[in-house]
Amino acid sequence: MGAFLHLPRIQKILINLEEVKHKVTTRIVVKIGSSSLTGPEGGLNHAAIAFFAAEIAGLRERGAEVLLVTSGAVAAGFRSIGYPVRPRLLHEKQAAAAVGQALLMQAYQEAFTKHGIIAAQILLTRTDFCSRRAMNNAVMTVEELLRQGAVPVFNENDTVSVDELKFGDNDTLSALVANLLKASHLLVLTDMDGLYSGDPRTTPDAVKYHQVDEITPEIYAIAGGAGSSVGTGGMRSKIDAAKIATRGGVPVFIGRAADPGDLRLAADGTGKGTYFATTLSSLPVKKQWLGFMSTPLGTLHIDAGAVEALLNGGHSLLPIGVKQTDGSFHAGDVVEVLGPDAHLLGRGIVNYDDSQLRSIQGLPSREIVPKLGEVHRLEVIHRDEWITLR
Ligand SMILES: Nc1ncnc2c1ncn2[C@@H]1O[C@H](COP(=O)(O)OP(=O)(O)O)[C@@H](O)[C@H]1O
Ligand SMILES: N[C@@H](CCC(=O)OP(=O)(O)O)C(=O)O
Repeated sequence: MGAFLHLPRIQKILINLEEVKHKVTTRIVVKIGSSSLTGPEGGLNHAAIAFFAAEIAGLRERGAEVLLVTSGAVAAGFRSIGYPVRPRLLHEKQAAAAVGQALLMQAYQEAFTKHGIIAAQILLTRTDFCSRRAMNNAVMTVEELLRQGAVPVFNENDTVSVDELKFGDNDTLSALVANLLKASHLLVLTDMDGLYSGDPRTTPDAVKYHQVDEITPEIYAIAGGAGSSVGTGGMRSKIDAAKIATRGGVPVFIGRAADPGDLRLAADGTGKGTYFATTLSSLPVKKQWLGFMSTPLGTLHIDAGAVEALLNGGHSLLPIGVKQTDGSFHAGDVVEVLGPDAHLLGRGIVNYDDSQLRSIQGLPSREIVPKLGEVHRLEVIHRDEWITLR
């Protein structure tokens, strides 16, 4: 009887422990698109920035660490520098971003200061992610900023990014940040309250998806481009981001936060948007790099037996399973691997030069050494240097 009397207290302690656990483990990456921060005529919507700063402050009050990935530099700057509409040429966008990024950061600083929060600017390019050293440095800096209680505010370094290597939209950037920093959620905020069966701007009877368990080609087929004159990637690039993040073990929300408390609801699983689930645990940085940041230099086409061994058997790829080798690469480079239906299966680090591989593809392992002489490794791709992306 006496033990039962203490139950509520025990429950309370357990609940408090849960709260502590929540506090320690919640790290949320919030991505805000240009469409949520500016209007078609450009310039910043200061009321929107004040709103998002208050929402983020609300998440932090509940113990979450928040990292912000924000677009809006080009949209914020193009009018001030004299362009009547959002520019399309790269050097014009870069000039607009040089003006707009400063305005954007100033607006965030002012808005966060009202909540006693320090905002810290981090500008990244895609090439920063190609170098493991630069990437590790950025991660260490961000961890330190979070330890000091700041909100890291990321954007692409538009003024120095070169066209072929640009993220363009910030959706991919937000997924890479979420994976690298091992976030517990990625919340992608936009002007639409989720993924619909067609772009609601052009398909009025489109229906909304509340939950997506697997990103299939059908999901890609319904996701269209940008809807507004300021947005860049549209829903398609948000699905790309969801694919990268969920593959890295980070669940994703894509939707809208327009009323006070919406961001909390989004983080809690009841937001105005679509949830992309994941059952995977976070990926080691090496595999993140291999899957999402490296540049493949060749393509291998493999047969059905090799697909089974690689994807379901947990085995390495052997020469006997390779049917065709495309591209020009050396041992140690990254290659993409396609199945018999020409669909991408994943990426790996290849152990042969392309010419060597062409001469041994399709051969059983016992014939490799007689053919090539001594080899460093028999496998074409070792399973530890492979990531499935299907
Ligand atoms: N299937 C779809 N469901 C919802 N929105 C879609 C879909 N296909 C395309 N879109 C468009 O994607 C737009 C959001 O992307 P974007 O304009 O790049 O915004 P942001 O600037 O917030 O990144 C929406 O305004 C909508 O018009
Ligand atoms: N880095 C760019 C992002 C461009 C952009 O429009 O992105 P998004 O609104 O996320 O589709 C900027 O700050 O203007």
